[in-house]
Amino acid sequence: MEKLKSLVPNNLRRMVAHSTPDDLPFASSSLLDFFLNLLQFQQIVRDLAAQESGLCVKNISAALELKQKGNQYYACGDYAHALSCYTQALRVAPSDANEMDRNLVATLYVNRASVLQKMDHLMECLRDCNRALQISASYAKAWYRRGKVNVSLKNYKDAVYDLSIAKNMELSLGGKRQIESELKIILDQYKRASNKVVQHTESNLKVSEEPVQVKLRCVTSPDKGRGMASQCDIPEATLVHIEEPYAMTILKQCRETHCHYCLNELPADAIPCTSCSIPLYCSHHCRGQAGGQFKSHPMKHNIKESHFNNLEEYIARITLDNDFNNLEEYIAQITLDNDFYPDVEHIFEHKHECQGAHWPVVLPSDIVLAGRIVAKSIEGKRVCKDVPNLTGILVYFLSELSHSYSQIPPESKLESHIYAIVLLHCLQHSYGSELPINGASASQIVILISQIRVNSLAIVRMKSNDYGPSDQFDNNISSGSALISNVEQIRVGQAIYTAGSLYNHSCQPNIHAYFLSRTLIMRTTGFVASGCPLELSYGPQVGQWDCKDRLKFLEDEYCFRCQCSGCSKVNISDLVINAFHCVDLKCSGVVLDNSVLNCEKQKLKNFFAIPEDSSSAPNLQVCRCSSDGIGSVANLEAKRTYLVDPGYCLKCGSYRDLASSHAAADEAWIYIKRLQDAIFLKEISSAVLLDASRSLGQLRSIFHAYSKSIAEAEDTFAQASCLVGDLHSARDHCKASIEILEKLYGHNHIVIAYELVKLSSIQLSMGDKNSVDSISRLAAIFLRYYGTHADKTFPHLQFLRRHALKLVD
Ligand SMILES: C[S@@+](CC[C@H](N)C(=O)[O-])C[C@H]1O[C@@H](n2cnc3c(N)ncnc32)[C@H](O)[C@@H]1O
Repeated sequence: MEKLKSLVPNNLRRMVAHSTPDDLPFASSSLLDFFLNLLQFQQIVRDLAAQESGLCVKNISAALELKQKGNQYYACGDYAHALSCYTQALRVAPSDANEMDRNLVATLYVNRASVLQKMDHLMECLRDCNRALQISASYAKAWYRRGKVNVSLKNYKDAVYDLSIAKNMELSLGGKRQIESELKIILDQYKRASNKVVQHTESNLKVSEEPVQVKLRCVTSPDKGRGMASQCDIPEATLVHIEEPYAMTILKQCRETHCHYCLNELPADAIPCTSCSIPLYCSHHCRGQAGGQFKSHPMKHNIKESHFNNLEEYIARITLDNDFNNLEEYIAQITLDNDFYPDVEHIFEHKHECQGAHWPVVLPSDIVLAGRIVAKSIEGKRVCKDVPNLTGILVYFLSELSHSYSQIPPESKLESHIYAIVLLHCLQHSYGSELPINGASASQIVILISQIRVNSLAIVRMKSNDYGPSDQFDNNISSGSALISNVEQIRVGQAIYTAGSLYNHSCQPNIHAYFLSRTLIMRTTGFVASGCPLELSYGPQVGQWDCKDRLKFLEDEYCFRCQCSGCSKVNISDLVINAFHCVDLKCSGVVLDNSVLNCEKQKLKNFFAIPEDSSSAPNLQVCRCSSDGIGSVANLEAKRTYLVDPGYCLKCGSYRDLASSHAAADEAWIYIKRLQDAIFLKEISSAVLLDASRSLGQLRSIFHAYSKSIAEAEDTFAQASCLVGDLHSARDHCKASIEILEKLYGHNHIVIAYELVKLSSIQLSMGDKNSVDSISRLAAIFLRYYGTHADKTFPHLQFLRRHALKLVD
C-alpha cells in the first residue's frame, strides 16, 4: 500500500484527497488511468492475484516436508508440535496427492489421529480416522487406529468391528497376528462391559430457540439519522434482534485459532479447505457452508463386496454373538463422505477467494469483506438475472447503508481508492466481464469501503483466563490454591448485518449486542419505555473512557460526533474518571485538568443554559445533581468561576497545582507498572510489592477516590496478591476496585460481572461463603445481558455455580 501511495503524483493525490461523493467517479477514473499505465502497479496486482503461483495454492512438497517434521516430533514425544505440523501439512496437501500408493491426505489424517490419541483428544482422533476412511475405505491403519480409540472410549462393539476390518485389510502376516492378539483382549473387555454408543455427530450450530417477540420501528432524528425505537414498553433482558451476517470475515490474528466460518475456537482436529491453503474449519458443516472449489479426493477406495461375507462370518465366530450382523451398514456409515453441501441457492462466501492467489490473506480484513460483498452481489445477480451492472448489484449497499466518505481524512480517502482498484483487479480473476474495471465500478467500491467503516460490527468472543500463584513462589501467607479467573473480550471477526446496522450508538446504551457463532443477538439491558430509541455501544462507554476520549474515538473510527446523552449531559462518571483529588483530603470534590475540563465545559454550559431568572430551574438542577450523585463531587449550582479554570475543586474551590500532581502521579505509576511487569513474568519480589504499595498510597492522595487510575491500581494489587498467595489482600483490593467501577459504570453493568468473576474465584479459593452472593450477583447481571444464552456465552458460569454449591453443602 505504502509503495503504491508513494507513486501517486501530487496533483492526483490532492484531487483524490479532496474528492466528494459527487465527483468521486472522476477521481476514481483518473487514479485508475494512472495505475493502468504503471508497470509497478501491474506487477503488484499480478503478484496478488496470480493463481497457480500464489502462496495459497496447495503444495505437495511443502506437505511432505511438514509430514516428515511431524513424524520426527511424534517419534520424540513432542505431540504438540507433531499435531501442529500435521495440521499445517493437511492445509497444504493437494487432495489428489499420493505418497507410496496411498492418498497423502488420508495418511496425514491417520498420523494426526495417532497424535490426538496420545494427547487424549479421543473424539477428535475418532473424527480423523473417519476422515481417512472417507478417502480410502480399505485403509487398514485407519481402521486399526479407529479400533484403538474406540477401546479408549469404551466403545467395545465398534472396536471389535474396527479391528476385525483392520485385520482383514492388513497385508502383512505379522500385522495380522498383532491385530488378532489385540482383538482377543478387546473381546474379553467387550464381554465384561455393557457397551455404550458414543455419539460422534458434529457440533450443533443452532444458536437460538428464543423468538424475537417485540416490534420495533425505524425512526429518524436530525442529529443521528435513522435509528430503531421501541413500539411498546420492553422489559430488561428481552431479545430484540437476531440476524445472520450479510457478509463476514475472520480477523487476521485469529486465522490460526478460530474457525473461518463460525468463528468458534478451532478444535485440535481442525480441517482445511479442500482446494486452497487459507481457511481452517472446525467441522465439515462449516467447510460446506463456507464453500471452496470443492475438490473431492480422486483416489477414493471402497471396500470390495466380497470382503463383507468372510468378515461377517469371522466376527460371528470370534464373538459368538448374533448382534454383529450389519457390517455393511456399519462400514457405509463411517466411510460415507460427510461434507455438508447446502442447497443450490446458497452463496458460498469463500469460493471466489479459493484459487490459490494470496490477496485474501494479504489485504486488510475490511477490504476482504468488501470483496465478499461484491462476490455475493454478483452471485446473487446470477440467480436473479434482471439486475444489470455493478450499480445494480451493489444497489442495496449504495442506497440503503449510510457512509462517511465526506468525513474521512484525506489520507484514508487515497488508501480507499487504491484498495478499491486493487480489489477490482483481484476479483476480476473470478468474475471476468461480470465485473468491469472502470471509474464507475472503482468509485462504487470506494463507497462500499466507507460503508463498511461505519456499518460493520466487530464479532467478539468472551475468553476467561485463569491464573494462580507461581510454583516457585514461597507461599507462607495462605495455603489456598488460588486460581483466579479474568474475563476478556477478543475480536475475532468483522461483519455486516444489514438490519443491525440501523441501530445507532450511545455511550450509555440500553441494548447489548453479542454473538453466538456468527449470529448477532441484541437484548435490552434495562426497561425501555415505548417510543425510546434502542441504542448499542459501537465501542466506548461511559465508565470506560472520559467524554473527550470517547468523542475522539468515535470521530476517528466512525467519523461522527457523538450526540448521545452520555456525551451531551453531565454525568458523575465523566467528572470523576480522570479527576484529581481535592487538596483538602476531607473534601470529596473533583479537580479537573484542562483537557477534561474543556470537554466537560460544553456539557456544563448546557447545564446552565436554563435562563438565570427562571425560578424553578435551579431547584430542578439541584434535584438532578443529588439524584445521580453529582452533588457529592461537584457543586455545580455555586459560583461558575470554578468552571473557567482548571485546577480548582468543583466542590470547595480549593486550588491544586496540577503540573506537580501530574509529575507525582507519573512517578508513582512507574512502580505500579513495575508490579504489572512482575505479574506478567510471574516473579513478584517483596521489594517490588512494597514500592508499589507506597505508590498506591500516593495515588490515593493525588487522584479522586472514584478515578479509573485508582481502580486500575487496586486491580493490579488484587492480581499480585493472588500470585503471592495473599488471598485476603487480593479479595480486599478486588472489592475496592469493584466499588470504584460501580461508581463509574453503575451497579449492574456487565463490567461489574466480569470483576465479580474475579472476586468470586478468590473467595472460592479461600473457602469464603460470601462467594455464593458474589456468584448470584454476577449470574443476575449475566442473565440481564445474555438472557437464556448466559451459560452458552460464558460456560465458566456453570463452573463457578458448581463450586459455590459444593461450598454451601
Ligand atoms: C451504523 S449507522 C446507524 C444508522 C444511521 N443513523 C443511518 O441513518 O443509516 C452509523 C451512523 O449513524 C450515525 N450515528 C449513530 N450513532 C450516533 C450518535 N450517537 N451520534 C451521532 N450520530 C450517530 C452516524 O452518522 C454514524 O456514522
